[in-house]
Amino acid sequence: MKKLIVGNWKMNGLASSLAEIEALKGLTGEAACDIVVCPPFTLVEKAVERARGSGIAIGAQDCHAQTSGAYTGDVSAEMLAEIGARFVILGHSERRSAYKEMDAVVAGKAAAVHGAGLVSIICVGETREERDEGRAIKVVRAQLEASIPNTATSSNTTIAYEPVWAIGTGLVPTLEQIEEIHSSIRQALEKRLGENGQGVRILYGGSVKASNAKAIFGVSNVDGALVGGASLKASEFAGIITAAA
Ligand SMILES: O=C(CO)COP(=O)(O)O
Repeated sequence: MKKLIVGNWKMNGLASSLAEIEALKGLTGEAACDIVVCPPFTLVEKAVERARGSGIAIGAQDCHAQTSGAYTGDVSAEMLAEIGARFVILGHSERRSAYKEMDAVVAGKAAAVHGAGLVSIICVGETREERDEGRAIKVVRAQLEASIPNTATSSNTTIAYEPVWAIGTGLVPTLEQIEEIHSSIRQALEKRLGENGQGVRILYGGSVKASNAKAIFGVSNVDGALVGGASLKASEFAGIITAAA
């Protein structure tokens, strides 16, 4: 399976940051993996223009479950599709914790993303406390089962395993811990989608850098990465992309 490397810019970036996409084009050329950059909403349309003609696809970091209506401040999947986004990150732990975004809400958003013809990147992951209590697999499986809508297929769904305690901390699970969770996610996907579950890419996210990417990509059932901080600078992000190739 071709690896997928996704950069999540989070709430970072003004128009001047689009130069990083330009630089990334030059650094990655004909990369042997799929590349996605997810800037804030305000830059999605401009990022699509900048990435045109390259192998870089553009995504967003959230959307609403409805196509339109009285939802002040929200953006629909259809709106994102119209401006050229192709992926949407959903259920990121920063949203799950800040907005009490529950699994059912994530599933509703994912169904909307699929309805708009886009690919959902559904995030799951345990907290430090849940891991210390030996509940990591149980928590991740429960999130997964309730966050994937019935519209999911291997071509419109990607899963990102992001242990909350590894995000932005410089801490990374051991390769054995990553393998354990990713193989459990694979089993859950096969149970849910049958053979198609084998075609869903499972990304690892949490303190991925150019220096640790190669080892992480060597773990079975790791089909790419969801990268935060290290995706903001093209040179560092390109190092991760090279490690995946
Ligand atoms: O949350 C993340 C990506 O969605 C990971 O962030 P960091 O790579 O900065 O740890």
